[in-house]
Amino acid sequence: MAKKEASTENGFSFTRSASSNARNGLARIQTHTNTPEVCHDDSTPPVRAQTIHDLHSLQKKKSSAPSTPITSSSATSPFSTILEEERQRLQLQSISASLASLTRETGPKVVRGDPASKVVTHHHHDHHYITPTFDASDSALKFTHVLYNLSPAELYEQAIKYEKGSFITATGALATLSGAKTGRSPRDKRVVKDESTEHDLWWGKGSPNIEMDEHTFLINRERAVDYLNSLEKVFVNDQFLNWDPEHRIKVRIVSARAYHSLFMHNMCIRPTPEELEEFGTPDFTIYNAGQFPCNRYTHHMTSSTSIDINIARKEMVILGTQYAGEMKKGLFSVMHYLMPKRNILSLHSGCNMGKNGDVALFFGLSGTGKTTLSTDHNRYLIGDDEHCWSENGVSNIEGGCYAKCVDLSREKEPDIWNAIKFGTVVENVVFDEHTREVDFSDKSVTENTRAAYPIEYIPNAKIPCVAPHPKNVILLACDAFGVLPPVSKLSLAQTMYHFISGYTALVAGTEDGIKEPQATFSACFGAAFIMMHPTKYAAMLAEKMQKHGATGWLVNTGWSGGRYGVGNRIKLAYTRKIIDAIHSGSLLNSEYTKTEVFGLEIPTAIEGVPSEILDPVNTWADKKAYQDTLLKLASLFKKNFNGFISYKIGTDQSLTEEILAAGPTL
Ligand SMILES: Nc1ncnc2c1ncn2[C@@H]1O[C@H](COP(=O)(O)OP(=O)(O)O)[C@@H](O)[C@H]1O
Ligand SMILES: C=C(OP(=O)(O)O)C(=O)O
Ligand SMILES: [Ca+2]
Ligand SMILES: [Mn+2]
Repeated sequence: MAKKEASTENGFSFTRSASSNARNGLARIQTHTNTPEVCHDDSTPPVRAQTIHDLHSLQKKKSSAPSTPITSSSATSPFSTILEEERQRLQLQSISASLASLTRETGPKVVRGDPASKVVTHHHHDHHYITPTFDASDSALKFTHVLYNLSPAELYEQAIKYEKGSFITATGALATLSGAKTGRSPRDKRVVKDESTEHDLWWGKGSPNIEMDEHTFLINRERAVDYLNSLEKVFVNDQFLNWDPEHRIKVRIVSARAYHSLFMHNMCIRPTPEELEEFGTPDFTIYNAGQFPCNRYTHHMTSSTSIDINIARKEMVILGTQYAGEMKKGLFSVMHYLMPKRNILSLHSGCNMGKNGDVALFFGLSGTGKTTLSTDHNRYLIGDDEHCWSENGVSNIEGGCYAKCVDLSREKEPDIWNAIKFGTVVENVVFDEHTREVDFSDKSVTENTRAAYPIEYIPNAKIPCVAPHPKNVILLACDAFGVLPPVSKLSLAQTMYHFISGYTALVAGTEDGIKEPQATFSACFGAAFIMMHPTKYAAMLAEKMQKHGATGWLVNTGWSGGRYGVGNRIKLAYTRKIIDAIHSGSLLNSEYTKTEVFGLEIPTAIEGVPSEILDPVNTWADKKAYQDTLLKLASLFKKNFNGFISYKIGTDQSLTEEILAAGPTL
């Protein structure tokens, strides 16, 4: 075979002969030989680097992005350089102030960038760090390196390099472990009781606010800050909460793990570079020292875990749990204080909007379907978990979603499935050690496996995440007793009754310690997060629903055909059809009958749903067992509501009486 020129377009010429063709071995590469003295590859211009170090420094382009080490500046004129330097100095000063120990004169020396990176210098002529005034302690001599608002890619690198249990999954998500705690610890959530919170907040039986005093808070704060400052580096996220620009809150999260930083990057609203430049002082700061326990000798500490909120100081301290959901839900608690103070209702609900602008809220406790049902391919997603309802309409508090992954299927929940890609944090999932394919059915680490992703990973998310006033208010309950109908239309009084009751049968996992399903009542579908008395939120909801003419619905996403262990969970496909009928308005005007005991209005037919399941009695083989279970659940409702009968809801006494009468009758 004659020599043949295979390709010249890139400067190479391949010469193939019979003895060296693709089959028998590698083609011999012949370079042009116009300069016979030196034999070099001149096919592309030579690299503009003299050394390997030069070469590596060429790889990264300087940018003005927040994560870039301080030595780079996008400024072009000397004047703007000074402004930029001044801004960066103020920013470091603010971070140093956040990290200040209260028993020392000043905050730690902080410097931006990874200590392992060459770009960071500690020379005195480098004015990009903050020097504290003299303090005779070793901790004052060291630098705290601040990794400030890193990008997901940078956080991946940090996690994989430094945090055991961090891996890239087959679809590009970051798999992490949250450590010993794989769910929230509501019994370890404490709130400082001072002159103002003593009157404002809900304390005592049923309240999620376990009291602590200011002094103990400061002890825990000091413990967290000293721990964080003892580290070589900390992560700092400056972000926002609430898409309503009028009521946006600036939050700072100081943490020790890239996992925590990426989680909050996804879950809070991400500032633009311009917004970050003007960030200034945060409205609220989290100190997450989750790897470090609290000291059991400290007053009030009943375990090695404590999540402490101090409203007056605008701070939260996390010790002894690395479960990232504590940060998200801790901030939600804070919003449950801040927003009602501004006459805005904070809601533990998902929210979506139809093409015609009809808005639905999805209330429900953990695992009842807020995330699953608000993520709907035919509707715009506003948010999956935390919202505000103000005079302006609804706004999402967060910038991301936190979906349960247990038994996640591509067919049933395609949007969530597809959101698990680069940038997403998947917690406590099990994957194939070689292919890194996640097995969502594997509960070896925990039932409560989770994915945290930015909201724009859902294709039909509406950005900005705000919507008009809701038309439908859907209360989700996962009824393990299997006696609540798949859907009921509620009167306003019934809506309030069920909102205050906040019933579900907790499915194992999200709250640490709960292993078996059990009936749970959680006021406002979020007693773990509300800060004031439930009647405060209930009155606001009633007022808003009345004013905007919203209809209430009770949807059971739990059992049918018998209680847990006997029947089965209602098919998600059926629940989706029910929700579709609510959204379209067709269910509002369909034919209804009234159930006994709970007095719920149930439809006789819904398109796409077998009619016989609409009344649960039909699905139970054992009718006596059905009746007994129904009465048992009703008595649990009554017993729970006894705690509220002496309260007035809003200013309207007749509404209070109607609400009391809207519960089950035995
Ligand atoms: N009929 C149903 N309706 C809603 N969710 C269902 C249903 N059947 C099973 N599920 C599952 O229940 C879980 C609901 O969890 P999720 O939507 O994350 O709840 P929340 O956001 O309220 O905590 C998901 O894992 C979902 O796949
Ligand atoms: C993060 C949580 O939210 P949810 O389970 O409601 O999605 C939680 O309850 O810990
Ligand atoms: Ca929840
Ligand atoms: Mn959810």
